[in-house]
Amino acid sequence: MSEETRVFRTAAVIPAAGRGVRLGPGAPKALRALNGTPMLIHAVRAMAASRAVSLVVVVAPPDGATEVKNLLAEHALPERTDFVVVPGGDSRQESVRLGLAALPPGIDVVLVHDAARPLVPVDTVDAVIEAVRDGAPAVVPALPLADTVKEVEPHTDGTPEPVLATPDRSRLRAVQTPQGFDHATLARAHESVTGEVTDDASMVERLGLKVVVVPGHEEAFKVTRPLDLVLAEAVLARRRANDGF
Ligand SMILES: Nc1ccn([C@@H]2O[C@H](COP(=O)(O)OP(=O)(O)OP(=O)(O)O)[C@@H](O)[C@H]2O)c(=O)n1
Ligand SMILES: C[C@](O)(CO)[C@H](O)COP(=O)(O)O
Repeated sequence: MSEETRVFRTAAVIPAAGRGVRLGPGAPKALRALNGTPMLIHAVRAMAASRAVSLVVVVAPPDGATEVKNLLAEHALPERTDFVVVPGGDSRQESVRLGLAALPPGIDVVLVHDAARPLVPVDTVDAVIEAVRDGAPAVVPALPLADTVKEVEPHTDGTPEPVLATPDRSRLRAVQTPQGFDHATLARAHESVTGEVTDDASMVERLGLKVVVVPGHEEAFKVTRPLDLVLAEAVLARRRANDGF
């Protein structure tokens, strides 16, 4: 089959097994409700909204796989998308690895998307997928910074931290998800890269491969602290107002 007619199969892995410590006491973060619907369902819908995504693997809180399966069954989701649920691990990296292990053969493009970023617009998702399909081994959506950044000597005792450097802000980006990958490349990174990372693209960088950046979106912010829940509810209210209901 010629390249231009190649059919890609794209899957999304959604790490949703975190506890949400920074959000405060309560259910695991992915199960907290936004506008009455679990954050995880919003995130699943955000991935399944892309017509390119045929499979979504949800990495559930370790003892929450049954609850997550029930949630997926109870909420309206696209018929054209298949869903798989697997229990997560002790770190985001481990959870993603467990999600990757659940992928069937034949997947070309893998998205890794935080359940904690429930409101990412579909255009952002599709831009990431398109960049991978155009040949990038790894793609991240990102936004320019709105604050000056300082590199400090971290102090764990709460005393003032000496500033070591002030990087040129114009060369920095705040990285979001979904991050997109050539499946074989991401699998190789998870098989061979060790050490702490905070995102999957960093693992591909450690293979010596170039990651590319596409524009992110302010609504793809991560729900991390309580105020983020307020913002997420406000975004949903604005969407309802714009959609006229
Ligand atoms: N062991 C873990 C830890 C995190 N995650 C997921 O990775 C994403 C980003 O992580 P983060 O925002 O840090 O979520 P939590 O780890 O739950 O937050 P906290 O650090 O405040 O506990 C989230 O969707 C979270 O569910 C995961 O699947 N497995
Ligand atoms: C993957 C990520 O969302 C990219 O910005 C971020 O690194 C996750 O960080 P967290 O501390 O695990 O939420």
